[in-house]
Amino acid sequence: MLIVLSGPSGVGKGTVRQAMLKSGYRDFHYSVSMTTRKMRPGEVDGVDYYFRTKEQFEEEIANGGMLEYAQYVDNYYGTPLHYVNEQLDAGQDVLLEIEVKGAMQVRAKCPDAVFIFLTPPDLNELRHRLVGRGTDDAVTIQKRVNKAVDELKMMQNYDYAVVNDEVPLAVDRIEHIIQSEHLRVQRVAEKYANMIKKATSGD
Ligand SMILES: Nc1nc2c(ncn2[C@@H]2O[C@H](COP(=O)(O)OP(=O)(O)O)[C@@H](O)[C@H]2O)c(=O)[nH]1
Ligand SMILES: Nc1ncnc2c1ncn2[C@@H]1O[C@H](COP(=O)(O)OP(=O)(O)O)[C@@H](O)[C@H]1O
Repeated sequence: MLIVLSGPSGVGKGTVRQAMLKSGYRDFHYSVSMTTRKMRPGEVDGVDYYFRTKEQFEEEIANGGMLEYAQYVDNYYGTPLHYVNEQLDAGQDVLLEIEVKGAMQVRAKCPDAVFIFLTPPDLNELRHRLVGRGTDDAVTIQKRVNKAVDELKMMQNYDYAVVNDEVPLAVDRIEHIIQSEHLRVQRVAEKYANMIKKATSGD
């Protein structure tokens, strides 16, 4: 199953993902994105992102190597296609942590994916988290908060909205969503398997 997690910058997507891994819910593979933004202190190429130049990124697009991509506050961000295909073919769940325009591209290409939007309790708290994280200057923070206003309007295009008020609660909600989606997919698969069995047995 392909799981798409979106939400404004600073809402806590990365934090929630890390907490899911720590909670023992390891049953998904995180797709490392490619970006042209500058590496932050502590980030590692190939772990947090594949950090590339604009030219390299555009070459990747031209070669058809991206599942989706978008420009977000002056930089490109995108999902390399190869890893996602490889993991899905191997029967693994794949988690994409991407912004809304990219998510809608995935929606068009993979309508069976599960789309989850993580929201902050309110915009003041979002700003507070971005300031507290300490990775962006005041101008960038303002751009990201402005962007959040538009992103929140896109929430209605998602299958689920999850409030990240407290990390353990958000983790719990997301894990429940994934588990129920698995059951739903299993039930549909069983239904079709039975239909095929009946049709081929001549009943
Ligand atoms: N479309 C798209 N968006 C991405 C991708 N990777 C990250 N993003 C989004 O780009 C935005 C900015 O990411 P980043 O600069 O790392 O800031 P952060 O998410 O606040 O740490 C966030 O909304 C990310 O979810 C990707 O592969 N594709
Ligand atoms: N539920 C929460 N309550 C308070 N602070 C949070 C919560 N979730 C995340 N944070 C903090 O908010 C900041 C942004 O989180 P981060 O995971 O980097 O967001 P994103 O990946 O969505 O940009 C971090 O400093 C993180 O510790």
